[in-house]
Formats: sequence, C-alpha cells, structure tokens
Amino acid sequence: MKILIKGGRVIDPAHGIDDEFDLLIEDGLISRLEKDIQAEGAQIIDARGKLVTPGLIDIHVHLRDPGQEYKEDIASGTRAAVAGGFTAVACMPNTKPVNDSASVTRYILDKAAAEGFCHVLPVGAITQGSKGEALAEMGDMKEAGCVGFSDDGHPVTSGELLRRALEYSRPFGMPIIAHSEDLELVGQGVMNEGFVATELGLKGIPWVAEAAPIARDVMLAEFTRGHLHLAHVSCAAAVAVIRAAKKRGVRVTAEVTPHHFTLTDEAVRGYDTNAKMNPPLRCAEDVAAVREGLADGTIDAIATDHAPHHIDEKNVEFNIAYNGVVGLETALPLTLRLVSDGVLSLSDAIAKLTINPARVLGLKSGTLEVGRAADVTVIDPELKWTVDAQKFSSKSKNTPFDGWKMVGAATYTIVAGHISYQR
Ligand SMILES: NC(=O)N[C@@H](CC(=O)O)C(=O)O
Repeated sequence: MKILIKGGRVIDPAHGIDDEFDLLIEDGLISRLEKDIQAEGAQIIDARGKLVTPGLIDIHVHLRDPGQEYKEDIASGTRAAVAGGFTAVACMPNTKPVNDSASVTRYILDKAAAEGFCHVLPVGAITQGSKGEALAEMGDMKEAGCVGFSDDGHPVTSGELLRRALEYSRPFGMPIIAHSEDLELVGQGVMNEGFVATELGLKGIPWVAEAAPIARDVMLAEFTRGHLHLAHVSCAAAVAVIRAAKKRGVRVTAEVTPHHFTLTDEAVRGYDTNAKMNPPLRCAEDVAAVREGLADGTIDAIATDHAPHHIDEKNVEFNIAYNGVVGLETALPLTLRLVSDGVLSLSDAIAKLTINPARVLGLKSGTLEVGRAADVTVIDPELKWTVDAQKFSSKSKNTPFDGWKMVGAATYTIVAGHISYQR
C-alpha cells in the first residue's frame, strides 16, 4: 500500500520546512520526503497548487459518545473531523457516563478503533463525575490511554483539588486542561456582559468570570510546577495573565477557538442561539487580544471546542438554549483567514493546528518526519466554498457560520496511511 503525494507545497513547521517536495507513504508510515520521488505501483495524489501538512490535531472536541449519540457519536464526529482535515481529535469527558474511569476510556478507544475515521485521544475527568468533589482514578485512565485530564464544561472550584490534580498528573507528563470559570460571577448570564447584552435585554457574563479563575489556576501551576493547559481562552485579561505567566516560566499552554478569534458578541443579535456558547463571544477588544496572543505565541493552539447539540436544544428561547457550537468542519478556513488578515504566517497557522497541539498533549505526531505514522492533510488553500450546515458530516448543525463564504479546505485527509477523506 503506497501513496505518493506529488508536487505539493510541504509545510512542516516543526522542522522549518516550507518547500516543494514529494511525500511517499508506505505501509502506513511516511517513508520519504524528497524532490521528484518515483515509486512504482503507488497511488498518486497530484498536490500541485496544494499544501501538504501534518495531519491537523484538534485537542478539544465533544464526541458525545457514550450516552448522547443523538447529538454525535464516534463515527459521525470523526467523519466530521476528517472532512475538516483533522487526523486526530481529543475528546472531552463530559459524556454519559463521564469518562472518569478506565472502563469508559476503553469503551471510547475500542469504538474508535472499530468505527472511527481518525485517531481519538480520550481526555479523562479530573474529578469523579466531573463533580469537583474527589479526584478520579487518573493513573488508571492514563494506563487505559487518556492523554490529559479535564472537567471541561465545569470548573474545578476547589483550589486544593486542582493543586492535587496538577501534582498527580506531573509525573505522567500529562496536562490538566482547565475550564476556568467562576460560576458565581457567571450567575444567570447567557452572553457576554456589555453593550449588546444590554440592548438585547439578556443577562451578561463578565470577562472577569473567566480571567479571575485563570489567574488562580495559573498560580497553582506555578506553585506545583504542573502543566496547566487553558481551554477556550476568550478575553483580553486572560491573554495578559497567560502572557505574564509564560514570561515567568510557568508551565502553562493555551488554546483559542475559531469562533472566539472570528466573531464578537454582535453575532448574538437576532437572538441567534448558534452564537451561544461557553465562554461567550466577547467584544472586539477581546477578539483583537486573542489574535495578538496567537501572533506572539501566548496562545499555542487552535482548538474547536466542537460541541454538537440537537436542533431541539437550540431552536428555543436564547435563555434556555444549550451552550456550544460545532467547529470541526469550519476550523481550517477560519484559521486560513488569520493568514489573509496578516495575523499569522501560513507556517505559524499550520503550527497552531499541528505541532503545537501535539506538544500540549505530549504526542509524537504533528510532523511529517520520515518513519512516523502517515497522518497527512492535503489542503487546497484557494478552494472557495459556502458553508451549508445541512451538509455537515456531524450529526449536529449548530454553527454560527452557516452560509459563510470560505476559502480553503482539506482535499485529502490521510490517517495512518489510509485515505480517510477525499473531497
Ligand atoms: N463549550 C460549550 O459551549 N459547551 C460544551 C461544554 C462547556 O464547555 O460548557 C459542551 O459540552 O456542550
């Protein structure tokens, strides 16, 4: 089984490669990356005018499996992933039951091996049931194959518990992925606190509900010397806290979602529940700050927080609609917009979707190194298309980008040497 990807612009940020090369895949591995490869019997992919990058890695998705398969399951979620160019996704533990034990982790991995279209990397819960009361069996879950720990969807309110979690995960070399949120400051809020919320008559969530707990969590990382990864950073004050912490040498990494670097709370006008998520869309200054954070390296990775919800959970009054939007099938073109907007170089943009997220989770993937598993994405950076949520591979259609005109898409997604998606 040989695949020869010919004539593409190969971008491998981990090795500073940005040049025209052929890439040969044999037996699931990258076997050669050179000019003008001839390989008899190989399937040829003509990549002239295309980008050839390491397979994209999304370290924050909700696959809803087990327990909420009416929203998404491992097959549909990973099909959406490969359609978006992703070859690996890390799935959050807020399933039913919560992934807080080796048996749930094994269920996810077994099902992914049987039905998945890409690699699935389970994230285990920090606390039992993600209830914030007692630590989960982190060692068991690591043994079973978890790549990190998070109570995503819920903050770890107890500083003592987060301290212990950071201490326990340290020898495993695995990050604690913080969903930092002060629930009392959030109160009954349903969107960003500010001018738009006031005009719409909706209760607001102030940025300090995110930034204040991030400051605490960063200090706990500094104190324990554990690795803290901050999920879905959305506001300027949080970016400033992370920037300062990195300067002091704290082991902190961070991600931002495409919706948070693209949209402001203006998108909520019309009470569009597909613009409702946690954390909420912020104001223009915050969007500018997260873009600045991406540009200067304060924010390491772009992650979608793909959060599928059924139409019946979104087609309701704004106040009672569920939080979250799907993101796997729109992340790549939205990231490429950062390049056309002059925020990131193309290589840096690809790094935020490949080697940087791999490093956050301590994965060996995210590069096109010869000898590594052949996870490769071929991207047409000029392809113009219009988002039609009804055509998503995801079971859920809750996107704020429906009808948007996009430029750029994955044309081939190759997972461990197999073509998992072809546009
Ligand atoms: N990000 C979201 O808006 N929703 C997430 C959970 C969460 O982080 O609140 C979900 O699982 O739906």
